[in-house]
Amino acid sequence: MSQTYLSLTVELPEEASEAVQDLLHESGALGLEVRDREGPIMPGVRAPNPGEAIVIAYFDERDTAEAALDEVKESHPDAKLTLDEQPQQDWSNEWKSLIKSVHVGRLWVGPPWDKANAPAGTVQLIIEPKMAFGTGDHPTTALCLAAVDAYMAEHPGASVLDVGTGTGVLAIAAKKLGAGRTVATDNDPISVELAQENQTENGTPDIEVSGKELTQVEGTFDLVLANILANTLIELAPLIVAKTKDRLVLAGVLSHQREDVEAAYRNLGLTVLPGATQGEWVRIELKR
Ligand SMILES: C[S@@+](CC[C@H](N)C(=O)[O-])C[C@H]1O[C@@H](n2cnc3c(N)ncnc32)[C@H](O)[C@@H]1O
Repeated sequence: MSQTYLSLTVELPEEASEAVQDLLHESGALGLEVRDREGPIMPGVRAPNPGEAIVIAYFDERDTAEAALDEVKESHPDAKLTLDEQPQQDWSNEWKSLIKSVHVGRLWVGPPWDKANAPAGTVQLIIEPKMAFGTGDHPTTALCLAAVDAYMAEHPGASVLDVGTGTGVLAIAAKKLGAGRTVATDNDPISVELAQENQTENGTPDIEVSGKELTQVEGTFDLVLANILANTLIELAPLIVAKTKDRLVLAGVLSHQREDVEAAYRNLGLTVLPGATQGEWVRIELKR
């Protein structure tokens, strides 16, 4: 990839905009950005003057950009033209800086490229952000990770069911903290595939990861985790309660939804324990 790219900005009367766009396409522009009254202007960018349009053409070769500039100058002598050279952004890597690793209790969860920053002595999970939810940095995941850490500290060897496993992060965390039988399910096939990849990457191959419905999962579990949305938690309440032997941790619930979710599980005989909150998200903990 070239280290720089060129942008040719053309300011001109709106009625000449289309002809200039055609010309720039033909002269080798890799892409065009058009700012006129037809489309909304993105916040933070300069808008055209009334009756004018701004057409920005992008090039990766200076010669091509300069030839295009000459052509526009010749055919539209009144247009205002600016040629700039900009450093190329590596967008394929830029997003990586947005992914945050998290440190919750004994657990550290982060992407592969941040592994060197994992604090010594932590139980480390490497989760590469792909098409499944659960890299650790969402408040709902972090709330659940804290509950997994606390429960596993008191109940080594506990069996764990993770409903809506996404990347598998909660099941993998539980397993790494000493869980016994661990089952993870998700109704999204891509998540199931990625959770399976992640369990291998993290050295926890014996988690039973599948797309099974809860009615197909055998047995009951000391700890059941379900970080799904409130309406799904209410819908699945009878099935989730049937799988819970001791403790149930629910997340994906906003503060104003807490009462409805708690009521659905209380009505099925569970006792509500103190939960936790992070921003607008709550974690609900229940006991059989
Ligand atoms: C918010 S993500 C949680 C991922 C991960 N457990 C975490 O805590 O970060 C919710 C997951 O639940 C899955 N899901 C949604 N509805 C479901 C259902 N009815 N049964 C099973 N999984 C479901 C979604 O596909 C998604 O992967």
